[in-house]
Amino acid sequence: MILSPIYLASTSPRRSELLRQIKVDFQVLRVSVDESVQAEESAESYVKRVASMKAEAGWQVSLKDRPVLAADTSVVIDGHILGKPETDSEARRMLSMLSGRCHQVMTAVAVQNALSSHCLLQVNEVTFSALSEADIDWYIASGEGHDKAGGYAVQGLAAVFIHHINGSYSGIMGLPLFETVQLLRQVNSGEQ
Ligand SMILES: Cc1cn([C@H]2C[C@H](O)[C@@H](COP(=O)(O)OP(=O)(O)OP(=O)(O)O)O2)c(=O)[nH]c1=O
Repeated sequence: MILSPIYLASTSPRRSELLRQIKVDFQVLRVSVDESVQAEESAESYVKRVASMKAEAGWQVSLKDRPVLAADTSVVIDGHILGKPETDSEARRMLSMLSGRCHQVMTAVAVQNALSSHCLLQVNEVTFSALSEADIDWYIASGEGHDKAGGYAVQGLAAVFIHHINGSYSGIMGLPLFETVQLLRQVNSGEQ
């Protein structure tokens, strides 16, 4: 399967790694958008809005010669949207919330080109085992969770906490590959 070259408006090493996995030809663009949650905004609307803003910001700084792909991932539990923790104590609070429970990982993927903008939402359910204080201390000391939504990485040490996943591994890591390819094909076919 051959997909046309794209821009990736993301500095997430995970998103680059996932695109390389499926041999998409891409060039990274650096964008920065305001990721604050708006009042009364649902988690679904939030991730879709932020992913679309990243794709739009990427389009503005691109040469406008290929589609721009962007994504946003949040962990959602009891209606709370958990982004990337800024401190160890915030990461600790997040892990305590996730301990022994099922939460959602929502990833929105957006594509912007000259003709259109598309966005899709992919939702995963992740069940954590019960974490002891010692488990949390060990994980925080690893530093792995600091730049990850919800303060953990499925692809890293946190795998030992994950009892069950309903969804896709790549979606939890920040870019659901199956859905991303569907979206890119849709955009490619619209261009023909
Ligand atoms: C839940 C989870 C998230 N993550 C990562 C994916 C994303 O990089 C990050 C969520 O933050 P995002 O704000 O979605 O992305 P980002 O700031 O890292 O990168 P950019 O905005 O430039 O695209 O959390 C994992 O790597 N593993 C996981 O298990």
